[in-house]
Amino acid sequence: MAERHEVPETGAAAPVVPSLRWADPPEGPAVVLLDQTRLPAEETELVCADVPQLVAAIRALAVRGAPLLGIAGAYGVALAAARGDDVAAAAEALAHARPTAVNLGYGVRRASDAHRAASDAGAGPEAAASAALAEARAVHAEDADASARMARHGLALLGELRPEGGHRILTHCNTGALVSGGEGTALAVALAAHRAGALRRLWVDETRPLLQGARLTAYEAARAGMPYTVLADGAAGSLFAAGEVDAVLIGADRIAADGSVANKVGSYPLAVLARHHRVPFVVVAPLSTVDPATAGGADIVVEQRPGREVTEFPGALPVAPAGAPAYNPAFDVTPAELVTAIVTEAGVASPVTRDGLAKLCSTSRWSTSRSGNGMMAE
Ligand SMILES: CSC[C@H]1O[C@H](OP(=O)(O)O)[C@H](O)[C@@H]1O
Repeated sequence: MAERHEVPETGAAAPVVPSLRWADPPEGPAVVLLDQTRLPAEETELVCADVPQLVAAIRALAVRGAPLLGIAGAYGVALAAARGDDVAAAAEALAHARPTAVNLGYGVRRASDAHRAASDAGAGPEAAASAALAEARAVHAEDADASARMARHGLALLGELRPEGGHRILTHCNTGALVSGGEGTALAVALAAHRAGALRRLWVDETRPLLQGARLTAYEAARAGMPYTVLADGAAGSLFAAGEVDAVLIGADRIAADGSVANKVGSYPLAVLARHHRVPFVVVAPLSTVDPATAGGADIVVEQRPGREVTEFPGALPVAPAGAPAYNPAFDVTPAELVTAIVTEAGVASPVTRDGLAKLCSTSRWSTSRSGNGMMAE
């Protein structure tokens, strides 16, 4: 396993270190991650000096979140090329490290295509490796730009709701700077509302079983000075019933052509609650999360994770009898008819229709994919 570097706490508003960075020689080549399994207690870097170490980090959610998985996948291909490893084998291992977030395949494909194009054009191994790294950096930069655009589009959408005293936003899982080249997706919109003085409360679902909300969204909200409150996932219903939620903002891992949205497990129940209580349910995701080659929600592969994530807390007493069978889907799928709007860097689709999504995707220089693993160059 890669060595860990302790990073001193500075108390800064943002994480001390970026969620992911490329390390050049003499330190590298390596993909260096802010290990999200250690947050919020420790801000430690995880140095992935080869692709097997990066694949293990992806599977363990040391690096996570759809947009960041795309960035990690791209840098992983660049790492294999820089090491002189088998790039095709590395790309295959990376693309299949987690099945639901389409961004992972998208990022791997971007860097792989750049490497192949350079090689086909007669470039030697070093030049082809440089081409893959340049494409990974482009994927990284494009995600940062997409994050800023989504924040603007999302804030404008919230502005149309105009609740007295500011927005009370409920969010699920973690969708901030920790999962992005920029400030995130849904949480970037909430942060923009906060900066505009229009955020009254951020309700943070703890998000069992891995607690991305309580551990990571609370960590980011606290550092940004946002008015936030953590809650048990099961408490969300009573907030809706009390009229304490003005909008739900969540991210996505894969959006099918029909507008079905795969996102962290627990998202679908929030969509049902939102519909029952007539609260807008808004998905915020970059176009790299839209997969026109996946026809509908039933076609989305939902990652099933080990049951021990439900029955055990690392370092604590088990929360269930030894050997208790557990059901642990990492995601669920919300049908388009329960989604009020999808906010992307290219604009907002509302209502969510196949044609509306296709129109947003047509604004991207990446057209539909060939095999459901993300959007492709034309
Ligand atoms: C904007 S991140 C998208 C998405 O990724 C998270 O899943 P995980 O923590 O398992 O990587 C969650 O579903 C977020 O909404």
